[in-house]
Amino acid sequence: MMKHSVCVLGGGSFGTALANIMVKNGHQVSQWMRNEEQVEEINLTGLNSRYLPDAPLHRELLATSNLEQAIRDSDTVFVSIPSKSFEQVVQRIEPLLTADKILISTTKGFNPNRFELMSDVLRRNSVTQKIGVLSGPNLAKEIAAGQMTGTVIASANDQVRQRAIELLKSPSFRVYENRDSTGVELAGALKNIYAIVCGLAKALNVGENTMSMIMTRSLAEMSRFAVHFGANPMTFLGLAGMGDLIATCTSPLSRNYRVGFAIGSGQNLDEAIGGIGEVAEGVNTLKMVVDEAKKHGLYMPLAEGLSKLLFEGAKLESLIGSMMTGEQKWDVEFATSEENSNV
Ligand SMILES: NC(=O)C1=CN([C@@H]2O[C@H](COP(=O)(O)OP(=O)(O)OC[C@H]3O[C@@H](n4cnc5c(N)ncnc54)[C@H](O)[C@@H]3O)[C@@H](O)[C@H]2O)C=CC1
Ligand SMILES: O=C(CO)COP(=O)(O)O
Repeated sequence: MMKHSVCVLGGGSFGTALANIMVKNGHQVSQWMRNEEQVEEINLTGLNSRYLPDAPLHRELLATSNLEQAIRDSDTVFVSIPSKSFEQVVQRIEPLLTADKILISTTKGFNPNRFELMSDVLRRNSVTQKIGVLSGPNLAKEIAAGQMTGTVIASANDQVRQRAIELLKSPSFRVYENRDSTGVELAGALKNIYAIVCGLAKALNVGENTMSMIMTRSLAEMSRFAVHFGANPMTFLGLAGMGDLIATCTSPLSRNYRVGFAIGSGQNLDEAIGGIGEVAEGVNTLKMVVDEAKKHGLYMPLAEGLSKLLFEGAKLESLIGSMMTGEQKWDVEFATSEENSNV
């Protein structure tokens, strides 16, 4: 197997979990982060105590704050920076990129400045067009603990997909391919909205029938939105769609789920976000998606209900009302040819 030089941008939980898998697989990995103390801690103690306190890291993982060197020395760059700062960091590396480098986004969100996916930000800001996205049921703490799971590498470029497999495939981490980059990336971003809804529902102690209906209607809503923007509906049956939706909508390890749970337990949005202390992408995603859905006339009752609750001071009943009193039509219209269906 060829040994690659990889750079992971971002010192958070997911960047660290992925970097650790790749070092264990025998690749040379540097993880770039801005915080010098964190760099020192990882290099001296093999621990990223703020983000993955229970996961000892491989001793050959090199943390660094030298962005220039990390990019120059690598053939593959993973961008694991929250969507809010993603473009800013990509613009910093732009002069260092060459056409042969592979760029992979692991970020599940939208550019907050305009309706745009992370892969679009990469495409707009780099000479290389070898771009991919990674998404799936990938709670970082479980991965770091060696629990088995799978992910999806999506790209139209064969070399990008093969590279991700070579780097990441391991006995506890399976890497599946998909050419539908739009679908995979939208799935990863959109499910965060519904993880908030599910956390909220759980705090309210709803029954399992109710949870199942919320998750299934969430999948329908996500798919309807994504298909409108060119995604393949079948992608939503895979790991990046249903797989990630189940993981994040049921696990207290999900930050988005925890935001919803905190709100359902009586906190306001600021308190809920403050209590997490890590990124919960679903809040920004919700704003972007509800605006876009309105512009395009897309029916998104759960997202609209959550948006009214979080940003307009609506009562919880309005979210429940959105789900229970909307027009009922076809079950899976986004994937079938049922026409004129709204629901
Ligand atoms: N944590 C998880 O389980 C998973 C996270 N993701 C996605 O990965 C992305 C990153 O998430 P996490 O690693 O979990 O985030 P995190 O909240 O654990 O850490 C974010 C990291 O980004 C760094 N950062 C933020 N702004 C920066 C800037 N301007 N310059 C340099 N560094 C900056 C922070 O210092 C921190 O090290 C998110 O979009 C998330 O949706 C995807 C799959 C799983
Ligand atoms: O995307 C994730 C797991 O696949 C992580 O979800 P959170 O960002 O809600 O923690």
